[in-house]
Amino acid sequence: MIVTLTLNPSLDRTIDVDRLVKGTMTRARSVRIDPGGKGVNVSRALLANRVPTVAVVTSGGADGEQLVRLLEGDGIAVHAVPVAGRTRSNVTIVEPDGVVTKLNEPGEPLSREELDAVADVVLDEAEGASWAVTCGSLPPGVPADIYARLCEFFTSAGVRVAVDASGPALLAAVGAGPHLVKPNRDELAEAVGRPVASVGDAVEAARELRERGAGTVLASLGADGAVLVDEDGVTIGTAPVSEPRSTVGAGDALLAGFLAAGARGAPALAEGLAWGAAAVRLPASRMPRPDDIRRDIVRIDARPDLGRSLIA
Ligand SMILES: Nc1ncnc2c1ncn2[C@@H]1O[C@H](COP(=O)(O)OP(=O)(O)OP(=O)(O)O)[C@@H](O)[C@H]1O
Ligand SMILES: O=P(O)(O)OC[C@@]1(O)O[C@H](CO)[C@@H](O)[C@@H]1O
Repeated sequence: MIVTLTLNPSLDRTIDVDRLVKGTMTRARSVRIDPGGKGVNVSRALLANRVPTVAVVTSGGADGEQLVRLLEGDGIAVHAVPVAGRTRSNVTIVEPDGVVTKLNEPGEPLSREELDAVADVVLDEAEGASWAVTCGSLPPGVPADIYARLCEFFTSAGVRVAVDASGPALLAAVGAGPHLVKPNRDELAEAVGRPVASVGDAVEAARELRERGAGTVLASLGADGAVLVDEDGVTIGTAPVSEPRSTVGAGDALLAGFLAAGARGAPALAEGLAWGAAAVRLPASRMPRPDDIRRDIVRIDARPDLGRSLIA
């Protein structure tokens, strides 16, 4: 069982337009609404591949109710903690050439009591779980060390912890010794305070996060694939997609596939890459099902070129 926590979930609205011109009125061609937030997507991907999971989310207002209805409609076991603030809506605008513009709301503050209630629920749900996955941005006012504190609780309960966060929340979590962190290229660069312009830069930055406390670093590099640095060493792979449709949620699919495959070494990296590439071939933040996943496109580089520049 893999438990996910999304403190700042969203209703993801994906709007297709012919062309987006800043400062003008644009008529949408179609709108699609998905339950969203990084932990929510990890649970959606796991369930789509028959891996048992529970999604713990906050839920506020009509949009929070809709989020829970959508998740339950998909058959996801969801434990929603009611909160006073409205659940946010994040908007993705997609143009026919595949260019994606994303606008994420900050979310509404959580009170101290609400945060304590969420912590109680997720610690309870995680009892006996193989992984607790804490993901995404924090609502305003939530202390940046929340993932670090949860990590200490989960670890002392014998539950492995994966963190997908950015900025101060990622830095604090790394110091708490999580089993796994999944930064993307920008998050990795921010965490180490220097640019990540090549595969070698990504490897060095991932090593640094391990030195600071993370057990395994799975660094996602968009179209350049991913770098895994764990106790066994460095593994690098790619899974090219010739016509990407939507990259939204690809990092969540990568993480879900990696965990589903045992979270260790080249086999898990290859599975994560296959799930990430499958997500990129699907519209909006649709998570891949078994039929969408092609393992034959994955390449694990036996002799990686560390000098390879990353796509700008
Ligand atoms: N254009 C692409 N072509 C092929 N694979 C891609 C592409 N973009 C993303 N991927 C796959 O998805 C994984 C995650 O992508 P990325 O590094 O952009 O994650 P992310 O920023 O965390 O994404 P998100 O926050 O939207 O879930 C990559 O490691 C790769 O496997
Ligand atoms: O604002 P955050 O929490 O950083 O990211 C939220 C989000 O962009 O992440 C998911 C894709 O990874 C989407 O479902 C959701 O809208």
